[in-house]
Amino acid sequence: MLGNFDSLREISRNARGWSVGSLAFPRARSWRPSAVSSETTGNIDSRAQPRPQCLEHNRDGNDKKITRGVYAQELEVAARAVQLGCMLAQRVQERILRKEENAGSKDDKSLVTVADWGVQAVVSWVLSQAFGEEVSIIAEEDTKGLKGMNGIQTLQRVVAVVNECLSQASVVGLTPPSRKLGTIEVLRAINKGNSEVRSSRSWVLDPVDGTLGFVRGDQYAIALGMIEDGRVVLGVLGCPNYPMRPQWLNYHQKYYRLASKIAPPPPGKWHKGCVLTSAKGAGQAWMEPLVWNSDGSFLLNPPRVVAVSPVDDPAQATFCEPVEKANSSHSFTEGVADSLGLRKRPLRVYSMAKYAAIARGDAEIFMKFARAGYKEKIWDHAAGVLIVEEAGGVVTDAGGRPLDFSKGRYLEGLDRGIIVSCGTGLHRRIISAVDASWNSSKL
Ligand SMILES: Nc1ncnc2c1ncn2[C@@H]1O[C@H](COP(=O)(O)OS(=O)(=O)O)[C@@H](OP(=O)(O)O)[C@H]1O
Ligand SMILES: [Mg+2]
Ligand SMILES: [Mg+2]
Ligand SMILES: [Mg+2]
Repeated sequence: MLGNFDSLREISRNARGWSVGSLAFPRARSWRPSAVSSETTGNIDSRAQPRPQCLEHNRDGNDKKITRGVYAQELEVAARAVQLGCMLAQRVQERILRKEENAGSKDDKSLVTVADWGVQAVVSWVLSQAFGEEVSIIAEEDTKGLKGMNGIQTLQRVVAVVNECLSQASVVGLTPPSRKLGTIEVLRAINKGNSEVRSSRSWVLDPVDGTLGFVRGDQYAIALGMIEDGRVVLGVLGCPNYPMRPQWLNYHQKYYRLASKIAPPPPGKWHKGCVLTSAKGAGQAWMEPLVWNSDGSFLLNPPRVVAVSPVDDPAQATFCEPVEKANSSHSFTEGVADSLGLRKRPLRVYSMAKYAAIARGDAEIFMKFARAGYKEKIWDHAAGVLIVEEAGGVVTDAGGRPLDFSKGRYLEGLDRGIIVSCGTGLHRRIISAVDASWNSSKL
């Protein structure tokens, strides 16, 4: 048995919907499958797939379909929390691009924005409503940057965007709070992300992964995983800018700028954005395309099964990696790619959208080799690893061992770097190529 609902409050249903803890899920509006045609869905199974019984939920309005299967309610809550986060982040990104909002930097000089704090507050609030105040969340952000004279102004903008977003919670099937959250409540929600690591169950959140891509109007992700007894058992990956056509991943923000000048995407048509979900043991991963409205909200579409690419010939494989050399050695991976026989140019993409690309079958390989001494954080990988594995892919360190999510905030004991691929045959070849290149590298 992979999990149970002991820690969940009673799930109650009534004529208006159902609830988990104090979080009410109204009867969902019906799906609008016509918004995504089979030609626009990229490399996915174009037939809308029913979720297996353990993941069935009330989106068709049929309460009888709710089952107490493994992680069903957790996945439902997590998906809605991430969807709400996508809405908040996308609004902030548009404000940044219009220069109405800007990014700040943390003590370690990395970027942080109103969206990083806002998404953390919203997701934390939703999880606490569903699973109680005692819920354990390990998340990237803290509230240090929201103190002092400068911080107070930023905090006001965070509180405003959180309330703006929560007031529209019904878009993702959640009941909005009865009144606006106050500053203290927002700070408390953000700080909940600094929970002590628990051995039993913790949520792991990267509210905005790829903040650099985010402020540049490019790819970013909202990543929520759940760890139980040291293993990732649930993953939700929101990629609000993931393009309908995978080749557009290459365009970075230029595509969006160009596209918005030439022809705005028709309303009600899918052109970008998806949320990927899966749970341990499901043997499948799903993608829900987001269809954006002009007011910054979106329509959700039925989940569709995604699967990794069947390609195992390196000459045919697409390899992706971080955009910034500082985050992963491009020269090292170039050597690996060479000895492996990869022919295509690397696809450099910000954020965990790289995991999404592998899970969707849009790329075959993702490698990250950070500089010596850098410790990878669990929130940068948890959701992506689970989704790729359930979609049929493989994720290990360069020694071929699974990533260890049992040791707290960092991936302790990581051997050199992270390798993600679409299958075991290709994976073995990559590991051999890494070994061959390692001794001559300067990492
Ligand atoms: N020096 C160094 N080495 C390796 N990794 C680092 C480093 N510094 C930061 N980070 C983490 O990288 C996360 C962003 O990864 P990306 O794949 O988006 O990188 S890139 O911007 O495309 O280069 C980024 O996540 P976010 O902070 O959520 O954006 C960091 O957790
Ligand atoms: Mg960061
Ligand atoms: Mg990150
Ligand atoms: Mg982040």
